[in-house]
Amino acid sequence: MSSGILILFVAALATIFFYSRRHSRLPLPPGPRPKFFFGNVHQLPKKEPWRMYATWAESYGPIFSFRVPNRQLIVLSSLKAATELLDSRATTYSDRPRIWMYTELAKRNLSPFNLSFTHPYFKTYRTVLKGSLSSRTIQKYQSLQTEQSRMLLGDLHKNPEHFAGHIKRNAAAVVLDLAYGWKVTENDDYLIGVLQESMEISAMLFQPGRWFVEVIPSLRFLPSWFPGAAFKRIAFDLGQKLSRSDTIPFNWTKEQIHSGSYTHSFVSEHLLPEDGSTVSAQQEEITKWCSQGLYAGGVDTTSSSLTSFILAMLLYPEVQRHAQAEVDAVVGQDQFPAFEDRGKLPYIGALMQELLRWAPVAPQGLPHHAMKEDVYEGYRIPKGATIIANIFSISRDKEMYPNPLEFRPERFLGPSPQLDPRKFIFGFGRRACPGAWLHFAEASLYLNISCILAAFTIAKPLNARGEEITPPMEFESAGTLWHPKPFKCRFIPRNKDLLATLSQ
Ligand code: HEM
Repeated sequence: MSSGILILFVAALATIFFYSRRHSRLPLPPGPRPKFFFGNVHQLPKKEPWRMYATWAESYGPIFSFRVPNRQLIVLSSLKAATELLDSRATTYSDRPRIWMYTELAKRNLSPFNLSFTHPYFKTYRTVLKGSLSSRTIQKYQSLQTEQSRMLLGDLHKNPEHFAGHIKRNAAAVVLDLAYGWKVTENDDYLIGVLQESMEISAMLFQPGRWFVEVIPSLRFLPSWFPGAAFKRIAFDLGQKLSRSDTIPFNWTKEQIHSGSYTHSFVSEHLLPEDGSTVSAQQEEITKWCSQGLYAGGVDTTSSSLTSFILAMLLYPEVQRHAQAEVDAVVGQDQFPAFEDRGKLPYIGALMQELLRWAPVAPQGLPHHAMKEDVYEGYRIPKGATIIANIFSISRDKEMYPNPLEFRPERFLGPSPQLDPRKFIFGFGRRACPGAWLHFAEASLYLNISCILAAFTIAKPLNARGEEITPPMEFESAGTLWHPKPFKCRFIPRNKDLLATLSQ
């Protein structure tokens, strides 16, 4: 080796050493003082952790860190930090952290939410999911959405006190039809039952602090019969139950296809390609998991937003009047709004933006995972850290949204509208929600919101003396999602003739 090459080699080694030392000397982002071994577990609430993160952000700034056993967490509380890291450096931050109970022991590693960024299926999933929810494809599902929206209006009319259940059923029925061609005809639908059970099991497997294997991952190598390894048997059993949620609806659609009597759906489209080509076992597996992702991602999110809409209309009657006046002026009072009217209803558009901001469905999104060490604003972000974008804090940023707790669609109208919340509400980087933007979720929300406003005035409930009472603006968490606490309201028909058309 010539001396020149040797010098270059030594210089390169010295540079690598210098930078690695420099990086490791950099501090972690500031944060609450951790306790030995348990870190900050004692400070974390069981519910709505995003509120605690927002409080910590006030003390420690838009990027802070804390620790739980075996996990370093970094929380990004400003749009700038979230986009600069998760969007601009997406190749570093688009993996998901491993949840040992769920991902490995219950064998859910192929679920679209948890699939590793480095898995060979990853790109195909994104393409398949995005393609199935693009604005062009979504048009195919408009008649289905319209049919289900009419059914929802009828249910609200006949049985208004169960409005939250009707909304949930509407969201589930649309997604089951879209994904599998399955028609929901009864309230206690079989498939909805199977899939809801799987959502509850998943929440149990994800529950922070419940499973010791998350603290000491090497415990997963214990044989299942070993004393103290009951968690492995539990994970196995729950994994088996969970797999029912992928296989039962998927196999049902396959049987329908084989029998020759099927309706068009996401699954049928992928199992019967237009060019007549044969579908490989791998493509079939991808279709199965993606269809499960549609249900898991699409039901509780859209139903939570629509329930928040009802609450917002109760709390802000002047917004409701304004929106109804727009619908009446543009559509008239003798018909329901349709998809074609959407562009002519700017106030409804602004109301939807405000709804997504005011009641963010996934206030802390889903966690991302740092695939290598990184440096940001002078702080070290260690390889393996879990990164949380606190969408809740961003949606309440007073600089971007003055009086953030007020529901004011006007923010998004006029010559200088405030920032469109769709820039962050659907998450970041290569993990951003594939149902995002003006497509499926928004199309469903638009149709239901505008039709409910045309059909009813949503009014506050009455007390025993017949006086209106105002429900509090209270939300609760269900895993990573957020929805209003149960509340009462009245649906007062605005136009009996219009409602009569529902039963024709
Ligand atoms: C109001 C409606 C919705 C909101 C606010 C929402 C929000 C989100 C957020 C914040 C994420 C995590 C993004 C990240 O990790 O940075 C996500 C992921 C996801 N969403 Fe949605 N979502 C909505 C509706 C839907 C719908 C309708 C579907 C499908 C029918 C869907 C399917 C998914 C899937 C499959 C993922 C996982 C993507 C991945 O990990 O690669 N979502 N969503």
